[in-house]
Amino acid sequence: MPSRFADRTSVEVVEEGMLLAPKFDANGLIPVVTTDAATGEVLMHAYMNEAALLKTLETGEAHHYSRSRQQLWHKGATSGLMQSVQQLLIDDDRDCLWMKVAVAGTGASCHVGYRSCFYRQVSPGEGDIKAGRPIALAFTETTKTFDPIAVYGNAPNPTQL
Ligand SMILES: N=c1c2ncn([C@@H]3O[C@H](COP(=O)(O)OP(=O)(O)OP(=O)(O)O)[C@@H](O)[C@H]3O)c2ncn1[C@@H]1O[C@H](COP(=O)(O)O)[C@@H](O)[C@H]1O
Ligand SMILES: [Mg+2]
Ligand SMILES: [Zn+2]
Repeated sequence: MPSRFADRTSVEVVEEGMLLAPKFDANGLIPVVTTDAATGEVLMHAYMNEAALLKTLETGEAHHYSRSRQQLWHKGATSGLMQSVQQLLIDDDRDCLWMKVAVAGTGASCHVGYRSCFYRQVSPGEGDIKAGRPIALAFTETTKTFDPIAVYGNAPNPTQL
């Protein structure tokens, strides 16, 4: 099927052109960084394929392609935590999207229950790096905004090990 998007015919067209010409990777995916449109907080990182990008543009709600579930994923379809797209940006070489959203309900985005998927910071103890010791994490969000078992049930957590 021919792509819905413009061709990438020259560096100038890619960097300065006025038509959407995303660069999907070998698996047909483009990475998407999602931030809260109101606060600027980074909420999550996932991928879209062409169908997910078109569905997002069509509906104004965030859709991704889930690699673990291998299917189109309407964020919030199960949890009610839909993301309403306020602005969608593409980077210079057009291989990454930045989606600014308003999140429904509690305003959370993370299926673990936190507001942002980035709820831990890297916090090595003194001397740990040089000594080759394990590198610690520290929580930046102290409480969950919802109970994932209550929301998603006891289905296996899709986090890939
Ligand atoms: N809801 C989420 C969800 N929200 C945010 N994220 C983050 O989105 C990223 C993409 O998740 P995927 O499982 O699609 O990841 P992937 O592309 O398969 O790649 P891997 O991370 O598995 O390598 C991960 O970094 C997650 O931390 C989520 N990942 C998975 N879900 C699951 O999506 C389903 C539907 O949830 P709702 O959309 O909230 O209704 C439920 O089963 C949830 O557990
Ligand atoms: Mg992941
Ligand atoms: Zn998460």
